[in-house]
Amino acid sequence: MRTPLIAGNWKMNGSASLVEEFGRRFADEPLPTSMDVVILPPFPYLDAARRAFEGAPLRLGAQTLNPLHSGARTGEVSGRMLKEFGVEYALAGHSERRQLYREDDEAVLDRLLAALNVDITPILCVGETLEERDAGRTMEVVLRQVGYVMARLEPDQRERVVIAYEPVWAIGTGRTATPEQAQEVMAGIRQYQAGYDRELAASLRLLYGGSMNADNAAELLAQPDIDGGLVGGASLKVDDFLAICQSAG
Ligand SMILES: O=C(CO)COP(=O)(O)O
Repeated sequence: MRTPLIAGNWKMNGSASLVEEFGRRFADEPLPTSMDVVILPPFPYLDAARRAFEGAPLRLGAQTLNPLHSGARTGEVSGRMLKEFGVEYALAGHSERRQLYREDDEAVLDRLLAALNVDITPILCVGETLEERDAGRTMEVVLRQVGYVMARLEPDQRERVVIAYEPVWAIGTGRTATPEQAQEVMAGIRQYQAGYDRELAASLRLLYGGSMNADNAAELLAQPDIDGGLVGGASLKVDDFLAICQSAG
């Protein structure tokens, strides 16, 4: 019932030639018919990616956006601009943005609303640090991050949100959450959503992120509450990313 979604977050990596390579390879290789694949390249590659992905089953995403449509915000990019380049998805609240750029829950909400306002599907990223996990606070932290945003949305807005659970200790470390650890948190998020609306909870797309790769993706994606992945490092290698997408079918 929930369409699998695999998103490749290139972060501040990639190149114009990698964009071309993804377009070519994905145009040739068969993927499971019912799935969404999204690439989130750095902003300068969006236009090239839109053209390179024309014949491929690849959609475009943005890694962040500014809450305003336009104005005196040096260095920022708005949702309206992203929309012009065919962007369909945008991250809000990635842990790197929360930690390195001090985006708090309110800033995350503002960005997520900005995406919704221009009809871009927001991917709300949540996850605990190692200290928080070790202190037994995983669910408390994750549900605070989810709850802060979801409680402030209208029901029709909630339906359009995708949530990515990315334990901070698993990002870029090679230390993937076990399928059981990931499933436990995802089930908790879905249960929390069911408190608002059972139908919404059943249709909510939940992604796992954190050192997902071609070897561990199938087992993670086989968990009942994991509907896809938000992939960092392994999304920069076309063979690995293709293998992850193929294991989502
Ligand atoms: O942060 C991530 C995706 O947004 C995960 O990154 P890695 O897959 O490199 O751990």
